[in-house]
Parts: sequence; C-alpha cells; structure tokens
Amino acid sequence: MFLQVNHLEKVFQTRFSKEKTTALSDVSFTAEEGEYIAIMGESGSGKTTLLNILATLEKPSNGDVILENKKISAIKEAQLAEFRRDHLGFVFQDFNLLDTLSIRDNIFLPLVLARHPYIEMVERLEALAPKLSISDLLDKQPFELSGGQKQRVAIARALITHPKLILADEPTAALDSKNSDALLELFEHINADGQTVLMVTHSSLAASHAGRVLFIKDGKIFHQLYRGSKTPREFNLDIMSTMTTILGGK
Ligand SMILES: Nc1ncnc2c1ncn2[C@@H]1O[C@H](COP(=O)(O)OP(=O)(O)OP(=O)(O)O)[C@@H](O)[C@H]1O
Repeated sequence: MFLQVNHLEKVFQTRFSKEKTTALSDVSFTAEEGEYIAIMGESGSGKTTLLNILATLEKPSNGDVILENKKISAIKEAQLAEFRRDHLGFVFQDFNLLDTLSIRDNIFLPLVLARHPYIEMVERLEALAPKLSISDLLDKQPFELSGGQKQRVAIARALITHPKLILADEPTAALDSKNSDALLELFEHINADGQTVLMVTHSSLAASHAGRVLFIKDGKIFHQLYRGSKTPREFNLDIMSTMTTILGGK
C-alpha cells in the first residue's frame, strides 16, 4: 500500500493551561499511488492537523503514518527537512513564494537546496513550464504576477522535485472563481499524469474534482465518497449532501 494512516490521534495541550483539545481522535485510511483525495469537514474538524501530520510538520500523539513502507511519523527531527524536501510537494493557499527571487529561482529553490546540477534543473523546468502555462513568467518577480499565475508557479515548485505526494492546503482559497476552476483542472491533469495528490478544502466544488473525498467529523473519518464516472458537477451534489448531513447532525 502506498500510504497508510493508522489510528491517528492528536491532542493539543497549551503550555499555560491544562485544557486539552482533541483535534484527531482516531483517523485511519489508506491511499493508492496515483489517487487524488480531497479532505473535507467543518471548521475545526482537524483537517489541517491531519495534513500537518502527513507533512511531518506535526507529530501524532498516537498512531502512525506509513508512506511506501517508511514510518514517516517516526522520522528523527534532524532528518525531517531533508525528507520533506525530497519526497513531498507543498501547495498553500497563500502561494509562499519568495519576493526577492525571480520566478525561475523560486521554482529551482528546492533543487538548489538538494544540490541538483543546474542542467538538470533547467531540463526539469523546460518539461514543466509549458504544462503549467508559465514559460513567459520565468524572468519576472512574484509581485508582477496575478494570484492564478502565482499558484501555478507554486505548483511548479512543488512538482519539480518529482515528489511522491503533493499536499495542498486550500489551494483555491485565495483565487477568484475563474482562476480556481483553471487550477482545479490543472490538478486533475497533474493527477492524470500519475501524481498522487491530497488536498484539504472547504469547497465542495474543489473537492468535486478529486477521485475520492474523505469527510472528517469529531476527529474521525465520518464518511468517504468515490467519484467513479461522475462529472465534477454531479459529484459536487453528492459532496454537498454529505456536508449537509455532517452540519445537520450538530
Ligand atoms: N497548535 C495548536 N494548539 C492547540 N490547539 C490546536 C492547535 N492546532 C489546532 N488546534 C485545535 O485543534 C482542532 C482542529 O484544528 P484544525 O486546524 O486541524 O481544524 P481544521 O479542520 O483545519 O479547521 P479550519 O477548517 O477552520 O481550518 C481545533 O479545535 C483547533 O483549535
């Protein structure tokens, strides 16, 4: 199995009070290589906590995460940065581009940190740029780009390391509807090329482009839906209906 998430529990305790918050109480699921999974749930249900644990930015209180037979929840602190850089790609809601670097250098950055030869960086970017429609943007600075363009650059930076897994946290939240639609289509194309993607989102429209949607409620997986042969528009109706059940059950 490509990804196994086993009985994850995460309890936060603030340093100054004894109060505990259980963000995840028992989350288990598996994913195959090449899947595109969306994670939904109401605000505070633990979506970001789950993504952060998968990203090795947060350690679970209990349970483990196994990616291609490696228990990533147990990687030692000193090896974490390297693991993330070599195996995971991140796409955030606010793009996280460095303002002082050109677009090209922003995209090269993870490969520079991993000490890849320059010629290889150029070759990888030449293969990626046309697919993401960013070939004309490479010599610009981030402030010269629109939100949609910035997010395509962020996706290039995530893909250029050939990561095992792309983790996306609300990637369309800062985009208008036209740019959101374009980005969601792009994620579908990237996934169709074989890239495994896991995305946290509030938006049923965004989730409707995934192949499977996991719903979190009360720190557990409450339900999951497979898209099958449905169009995003048809799948969106199923997703909205499940979200209504989740919110109605309060
Ligand atoms: N570092 C932290 N310390 C204490 N409590 C935390 C911490 N991070 C998250 N929590 C709590 O854990 C619960 C889950 O938070 P999380 O951010 O994972 O939810 P979410 O589903 O991503 O919410 P949203 O959709 O609003 O972003 C919340 O009750 C939150 O207050």
